[in-house]
Amino acid sequence: MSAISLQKTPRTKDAFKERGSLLKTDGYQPVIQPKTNGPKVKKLWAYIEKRVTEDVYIPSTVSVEHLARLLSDLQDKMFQAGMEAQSSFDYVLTSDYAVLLAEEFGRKPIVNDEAAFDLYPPPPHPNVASLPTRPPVVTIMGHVDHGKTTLLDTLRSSSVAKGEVGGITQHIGAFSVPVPSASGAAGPQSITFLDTPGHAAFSAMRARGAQVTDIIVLVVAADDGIMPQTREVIELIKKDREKVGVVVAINKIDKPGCDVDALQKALLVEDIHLEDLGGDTPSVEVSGLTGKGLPELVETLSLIAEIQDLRAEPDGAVFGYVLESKVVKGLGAIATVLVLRGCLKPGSHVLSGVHHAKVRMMQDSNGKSVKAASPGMAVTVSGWKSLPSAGDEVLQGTESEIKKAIANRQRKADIEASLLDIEAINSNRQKERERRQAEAETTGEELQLPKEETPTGPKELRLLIKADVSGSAEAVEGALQGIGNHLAVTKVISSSVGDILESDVMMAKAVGGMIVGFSVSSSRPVETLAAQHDVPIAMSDIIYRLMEDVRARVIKLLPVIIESKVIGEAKVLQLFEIQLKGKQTKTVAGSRVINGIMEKNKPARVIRDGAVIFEGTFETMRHFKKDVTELRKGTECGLNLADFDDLRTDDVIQTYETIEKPGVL
Ligand SMILES: Nc1nc2c(ncn2[C@@H]2O[C@H](COP(=O)(O)OP(=O)(O)OP(=O)(O)O)[C@@H](O)[C@H]2O)c(=O)[nH]1
Repeated sequence: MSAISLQKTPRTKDAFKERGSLLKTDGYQPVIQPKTNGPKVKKLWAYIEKRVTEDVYIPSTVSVEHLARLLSDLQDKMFQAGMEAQSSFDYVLTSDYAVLLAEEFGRKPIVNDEAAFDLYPPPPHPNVASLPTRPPVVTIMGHVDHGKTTLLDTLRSSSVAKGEVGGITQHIGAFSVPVPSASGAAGPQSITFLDTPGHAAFSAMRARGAQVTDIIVLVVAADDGIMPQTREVIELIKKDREKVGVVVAINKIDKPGCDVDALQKALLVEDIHLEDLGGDTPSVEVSGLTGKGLPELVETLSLIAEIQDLRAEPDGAVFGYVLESKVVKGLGAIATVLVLRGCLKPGSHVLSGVHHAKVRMMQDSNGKSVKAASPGMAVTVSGWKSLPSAGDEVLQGTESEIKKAIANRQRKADIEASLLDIEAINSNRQKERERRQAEAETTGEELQLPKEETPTGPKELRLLIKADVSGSAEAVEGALQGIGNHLAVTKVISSSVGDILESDVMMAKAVGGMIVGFSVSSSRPVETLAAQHDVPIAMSDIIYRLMEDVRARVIKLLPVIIESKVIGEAKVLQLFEIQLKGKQTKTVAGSRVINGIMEKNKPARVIRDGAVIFEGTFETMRHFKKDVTELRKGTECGLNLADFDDLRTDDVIQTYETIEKPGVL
């Protein structure tokens, strides 16, 4: 269990309030310390919790778009308040309105331009139609083994062959393919393909509201048809249909015996209406292996992009996203940045999350040095002071603006991190209570539990994710988040880059979670430590496997389903008395076994007029005068149940087995 304490203790709570910021100001650095749980610390927690939920810094004027980043579901509230006219994203509110709205959310607004300062994407261009077109950004998705990687590799190698200089291709999370000029003069000159790990990366970015992809290529292997992940992608597509173009690539058509017609019809059943069948979704028959159909695929993508009419500012402040990031020996932290607006050049100052860079060197996927990255281009950028995270926005500003924005973002992140610690502590307390309760049950002692701490909500499988690069950490997080239902779910506690270390095991133990490693390794001592502390570790290079493993563990958290299976039935024909040892008699039901086998040591129940009226165990089971333990169909017998004296003619006595089944997700 860990808690935050402060290096200098402020004298009063008001001293904190006056600072306007709780942590990391004027030397009040938060320090994670083991087992500090005294009354002072408890008070501090209560105070932090209150602030986390209440305070929100608001500038003196703010656009609806910016305020919505501080208050989620803002526009819904504005509608409810009759402010439809003011609810468009570019509408600028004065702080008076912003304060009222924040109060509607139960927050405590503090108007403070300095503390509220942040960088935001530039406002929409007033005349988008006048801007030049940009290359579309395309993501390839589909079921495992349907050929996504092969398709990307073939597209990539053909683009390298066509490039002027034969550089060494490098994995940067994206690459560009030129479009032959014959494909339509108005179309784009190149297409940017993302090759971050499949749809999980896409979902992860989407979950953060990052609209990166313009077109999705749904790859379906003609010899395998529609599979579970194909359906998942179709679900994603349906949600974003208005914003994202779609092409179906019917792959592996070089294989003998492929039934393309059957696949087209199967897609129709899934609500994907292909153009070939009179619908609106284009499809192309391809072979990633031989390259057949790839020029047609590129042409189709170029046509869709032309219809989408993708335009962006070719210069000015940069707006984009981090696709991947890692630390490289000699270069330090590098990140692949997909530029969507503006122009990125060496020397620019950029911000992503709480990380910033003065752009030093930029390279494309052919390893070629790039002097300017325009919209639709992805380049690796060196010069980062620390490692940014995949999926985070990249924004340009001056050095001092970025410094101010980082200080404010850092403060928000610190408060959120302390909230996470509070959750971990509460969860550990809960576990401790459960352990004490179990102990009390075995020793027979009565346990007094504090009432207010009864847990509610689903059980959680807490995950600490470690991955090779931040793009995959992001993808794994996206894939694992949300596995579960209202009874048991996953919860990602942390997600970071690097091999599994002893500190990860200790963190997982502290929060009662497991470690999920993607394309990383661990050492023998780390594994031993994990075994000693009962910390499960799942490692694989395939996201799908990790998903299966985590899913199986979530299922174990679900309450088991108890099913009963009737194994025998007997009908009561008449009642008679039998003599017991001594002078006692008892009533026994003369019955006939009408179904299955009656077993004496199995539970029994009595059914009268279609309803169960008693459940218990057999006391007597006789065949003629002999006590038996089993009776087969057709046998006449004498039956009687323990603690039940009311058997009547025409009652049905059943024996059954109970089967425990794992819960279902
Ligand atoms: N015959 C044939 N085989 C193909 C084709 N495309 C891919 N394959 C084979 O199918 C297998 C899976 O291909 P991948 O490209 O790894 O598939 P993937 O969808 O990227 O798989 P994951 O990364 O595991 O999701 C490999 O053995 C490929 O050689 C194709 O067009 N024709």
